[in-house]
Amino acid sequence: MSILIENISKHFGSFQALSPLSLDINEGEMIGLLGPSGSGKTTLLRIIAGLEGADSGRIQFGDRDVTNLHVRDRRVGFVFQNYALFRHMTVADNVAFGLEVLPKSKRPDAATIRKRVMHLLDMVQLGHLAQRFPSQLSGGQKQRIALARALATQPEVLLLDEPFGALDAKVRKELRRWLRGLHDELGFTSVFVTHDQEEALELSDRVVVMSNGHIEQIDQPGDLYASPNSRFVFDFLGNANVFDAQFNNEKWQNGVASLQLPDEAPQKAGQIYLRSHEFHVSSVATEYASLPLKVIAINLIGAEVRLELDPIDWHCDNIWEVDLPHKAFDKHCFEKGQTVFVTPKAGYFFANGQETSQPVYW
Ligand SMILES: Nc1ncnc2c1ncn2[C@@H]1O[C@H](COP(=O)(O)OP(=O)(O)OP(=O)(O)O)[C@@H](O)[C@H]1O
Repeated sequence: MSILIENISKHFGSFQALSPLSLDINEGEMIGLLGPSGSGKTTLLRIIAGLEGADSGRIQFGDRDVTNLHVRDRRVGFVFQNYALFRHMTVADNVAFGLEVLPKSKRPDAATIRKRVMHLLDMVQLGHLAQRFPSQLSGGQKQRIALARALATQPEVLLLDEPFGALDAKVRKELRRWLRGLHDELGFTSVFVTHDQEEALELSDRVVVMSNGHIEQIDQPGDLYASPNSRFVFDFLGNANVFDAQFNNEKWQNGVASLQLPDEAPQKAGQIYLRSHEFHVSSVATEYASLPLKVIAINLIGAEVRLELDPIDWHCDNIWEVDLPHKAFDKHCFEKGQTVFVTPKAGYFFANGQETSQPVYW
């Protein structure tokens, strides 16, 4: 089922939670709504669901205008972060709930309901827990039951609000993969809310990045990462180190730090956004870059080593973070307190006063 969102806006009192925004979701697509807290993700999801009314605009499911349709008539499935299972009901009864409360004319008979519930439980690989109560399940199991319950009425649209937010990292990852598999197998259209960029990039066909009640960018994960169209998106998607550059003597400079302009780079002042893994680090400056920094922390994070670096005699609002493979780190044996020089490999240049960027390579 495709979803068309046209000029939807929403105020809470005098506060504008959503500026008029539009979004066209294809049938069978999985869309991630990504943004910081308060950016309007949940409000948009609730408006799509019919749990919240919009001030203006129109929503269409396929060729059905659902703008003024009650939530129960929109035929959507929901999954919330906190499971929302009924504590006094068994797992099987929880999954059956949506079918049991259908009007008599639409309700399948008891045997069909039982069969469908068992099928759903098998699909979420929890058939053996049908007679348990929610309190006897782990967080991950509860969330799979919540998904089975949402799918019981065979919705064509599934809406998920931070579905894995309360789970630990490993279970989160497993459930993500499993949700994506289910989505592809059953072919419904999904919209999910997350503030976790890794989750959005891994799960979504397209990511909608939101800030302050409007859409910053809509793109496939790879394109979003490769071509962020604003400082906000760049920052939100990947630990940006920002070099605030004056253009002096054919170089980009800030205090004692300087960077050679790569070919075709604009000869202007601006900000260069650099991702944490796109650097060489050494104990001496190179012919392209002289960016002295002091190592203030060394953190092992899985496959990489993260250096936290403080600029020496040049200005930056934030500490820089540079990620190195263990091999590169071991070669140099950097130590806390040491001065190092970083040389960027690639970055994005935003000229002062401009919101569009240009990639630069050294
Ligand atoms: N019922 C409400 N009454 C008043 N203000 C509200 C209401 N619901 C949401 N808001 C405000 O609207 C803005 C957007 O909220 P929303 O929950 O959509 O953000 P979000 O991006 O989902 O944030 P989070 O990631 O923290 O859940 C916030 O500033 C919030 O305080």
